[in-house]
Amino acid sequence: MPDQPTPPPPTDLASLRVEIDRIDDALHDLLMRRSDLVAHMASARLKGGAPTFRPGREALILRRLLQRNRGAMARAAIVRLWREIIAASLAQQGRFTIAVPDAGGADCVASRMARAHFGLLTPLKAYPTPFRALASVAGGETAVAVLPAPDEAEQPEPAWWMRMEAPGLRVVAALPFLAPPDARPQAYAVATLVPEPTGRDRSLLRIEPGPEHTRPRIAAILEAAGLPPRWLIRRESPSPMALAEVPGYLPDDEPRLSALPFPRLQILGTYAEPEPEE
Ligand SMILES: O=C(O)C(=O)C[C@]1(C(=O)O)C=C[C@@H](O)C=C1
Repeated sequence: MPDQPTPPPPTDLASLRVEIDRIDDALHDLLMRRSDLVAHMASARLKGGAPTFRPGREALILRRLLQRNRGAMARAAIVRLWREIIAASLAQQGRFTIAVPDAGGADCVASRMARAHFGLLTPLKAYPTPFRALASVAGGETAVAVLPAPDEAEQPEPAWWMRMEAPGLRVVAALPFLAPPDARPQAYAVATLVPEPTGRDRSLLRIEPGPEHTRPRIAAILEAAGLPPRWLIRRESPSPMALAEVPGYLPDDEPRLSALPFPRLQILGTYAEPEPEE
């Protein structure tokens, strides 16, 4: 549909406010219609038992809106508004609680990221460790765990990504969704669902390296397989393990992975690439 020419705004304050009230009513009408459709989706079981949370679909909605965004409203404000709209729609479809680790320090980032992504009203449940947060998702007590992004600093205890073993658990989103192009995610969302491709995705690979697989060697092997890592970390304790973020959507049976020479390799998850802030 061609863009309608926008009528010139009224010049006096009172008329401007009347116009804003009219627009708010129209927005509200549309929001009510949107939530009716979501209710229909839930009650008619149009999803056939599929999970309610569809992070790939959410990313596509936000990308489309950012793409068409004109005018003075900041991209961050658009994302903020729709994150709340989507959170309301998730809440409408059933219990939706987010597990976060509550040990202070870097874990606070996880709570902040969870709030920003899943909205102010979505219940967060704090667990003493990232492992307990993951266990709550695996056990169905919570829908998603939001965990701080891995770093290379050696801690005595293993990192959550080193012990993400429960079947079905996958990293399904990188947070925040709006970020500078070369920034590393600050947190990851983990759920028990198979992510859908969005056209621009990234994946997390967990690698158990052999003694000859130094960090540069792992990077070179991945690059030669067409999976150049955006970043790669390696930890030695309690046993050597590396984690790489690579471009693209990787299904469980990705053929490029079968030829790689590592003793063990696992796709921890695959998720939509974040969008630039500007
Ligand atoms: O499309 C769906 O499956 C929905 O449930 C709707 C909706 C939305 O509000 O747009 C809500 C939650 C999902 O994560 C994705 C999208």
